[in-house]
Amino acid sequence: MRWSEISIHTTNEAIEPISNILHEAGASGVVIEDPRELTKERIDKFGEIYQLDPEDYPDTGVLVKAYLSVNSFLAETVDGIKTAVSNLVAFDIDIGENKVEISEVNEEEWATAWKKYYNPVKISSTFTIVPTWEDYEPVSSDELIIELDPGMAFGTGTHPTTVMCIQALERTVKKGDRVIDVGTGSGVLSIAAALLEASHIRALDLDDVAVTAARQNIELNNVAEKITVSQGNLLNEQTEKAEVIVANILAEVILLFADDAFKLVEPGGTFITSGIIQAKKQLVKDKLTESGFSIEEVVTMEDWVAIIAKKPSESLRGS
Ligand SMILES: C[S@@+](CC[C@H](N)C(=O)[O-])C[C@H]1O[C@@H](n2cnc3c(N)ncnc32)[C@H](O)[C@@H]1O
Repeated sequence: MRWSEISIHTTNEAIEPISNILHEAGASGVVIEDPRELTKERIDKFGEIYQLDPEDYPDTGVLVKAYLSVNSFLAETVDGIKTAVSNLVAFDIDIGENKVEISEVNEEEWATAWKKYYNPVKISSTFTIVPTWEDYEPVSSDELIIELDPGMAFGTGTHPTTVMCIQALERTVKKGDRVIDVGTGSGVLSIAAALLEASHIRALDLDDVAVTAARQNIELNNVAEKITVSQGNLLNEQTEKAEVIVANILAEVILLFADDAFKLVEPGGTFITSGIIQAKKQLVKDKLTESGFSIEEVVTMEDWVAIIAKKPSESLRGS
């Protein structure tokens, strides 16, 4: 089936009635592109990462977009939508510019675009992430496979911040290490650590949806005996030490528990952090240094940063 995208440049006030008109015209799915999304405070309680492209948003007003199947009635359907939207003025609704644009959408893009993130992805020299519903034959004998079904939890394992954390774990985790994964999400970093032969991993997340998803993915990858998943706020209430702590959380959240991470990481151990945008890099580096870590490596992928910090072997600040 071919699809057409109808995009209506309008006002906030008109979103609701225009969405109704589009639904009644048989649209499948309505998308609102509101430029206020770009400046909204995004540090929500779960610290999920959002990446929005300003190119997708108008300077003023909002875009209401919907998808209509291309059939012989499309022209009439579009005319009907245009008339119904213009008639909203009679109900005292400000419809703004009311600029209507139609463009053809390639079916791949519309119906299956999301799937491209769910193909097997080789994310490092060792690791390939494979969605649970894909059949995948390892290409080489030393390849490590993480099977993942993120469900509602962050993420598919292919976000730049996750990739940088996995690559850092690959360089850091030694056989027998203990690891703490703060903000485990889908459990992907804990699974990676288990496959790298860590002896025990403590996976923590504030969000119970993430805790459930992590448990399922950990079972699926047959590493449950090595990983304890629990609901928890950062490192509060944690007392067991680890050679490696990894946290892919927002910069502001890392600042909150850098001191706790320093206490729980063994001398000579490593704190891997990501979820940091370029603008917050220095802030996190300064905080890690103030907590007693030395910055070992700063890695960048797209607009994101990961910082790998070490606790000195002979820490003067005590352990
Ligand atoms: C960006 S996701 C990272 C998920 C996964 N570790 C990865 O690398 O793909 C951040 C995760 O941190 C969790 N989180 C946010 N604030 C937290 C807190 N205060 N304590 C524990 N987990 C938290 C969120 O629920 C979310 O699952």
